[in-house]
Amino acid sequence: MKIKICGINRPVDVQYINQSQPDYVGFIVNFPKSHRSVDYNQLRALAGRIDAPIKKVGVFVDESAEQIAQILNEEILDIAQLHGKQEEDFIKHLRSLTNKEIWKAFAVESEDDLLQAEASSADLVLLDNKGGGTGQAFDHSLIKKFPRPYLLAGGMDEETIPLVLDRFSPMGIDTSSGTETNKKKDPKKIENIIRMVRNV
Ligand SMILES: O=C(O)c1ccccc1N[C@@H]1O[C@H](COP(=O)(O)O)[C@@H](O)[C@H]1O
Repeated sequence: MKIKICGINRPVDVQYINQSQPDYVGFIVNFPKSHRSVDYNQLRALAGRIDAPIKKVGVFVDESAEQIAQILNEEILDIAQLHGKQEEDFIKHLRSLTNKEIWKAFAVESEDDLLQAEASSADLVLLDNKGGGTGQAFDHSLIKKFPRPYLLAGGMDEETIPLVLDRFSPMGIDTSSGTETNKKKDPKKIENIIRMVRNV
């Protein structure tokens, strides 16, 4: 079971991540509507200090494929997580520009959203609530049987993680709000959630 801690944006968060060693760390790149957004200079400075085994994921909402490919090909990030309205054509175009992994987040509001996720050409899909980074879960009863590996996101915290892992077998958990207190990363919550997921 993998764990991704998303939305770090301060040097002290890098310390928390290197101490706790999740599988993935996420950066909200160039999306100022989010309180977690980092610009490209901050991204380079923070990502450059993450320990090597931890995979660095850039979360992109409305960035161009060229800009995403450039930062991936500079080896600043290992993976692009597309978290906006990017369609299949966008994924294909981005794939023509980089060899790095491409993930796609799907806002799950209906069974049709799950069918789209199932058919996606992305290397990995995330099932999330609408919006992303809201701390709210979607209706998990929609999941039923989902026939490919996925990360479960949206409102994953110390209370909800044991409940969902009792019902579902995602490849991993992706969490942002659940690791924060007053909108700042909280090292105790990060440690607890990583321990919880690894004990499954
Ligand atoms: O975190 C954000 O601010 C964000 C903004 C825009 C798109 C995606 C964003 N975050 C992603 O959403 C998941 C779930 O977040 P949460 O745990 O419900 O707060 C997060 O892990 C990011 O991948």
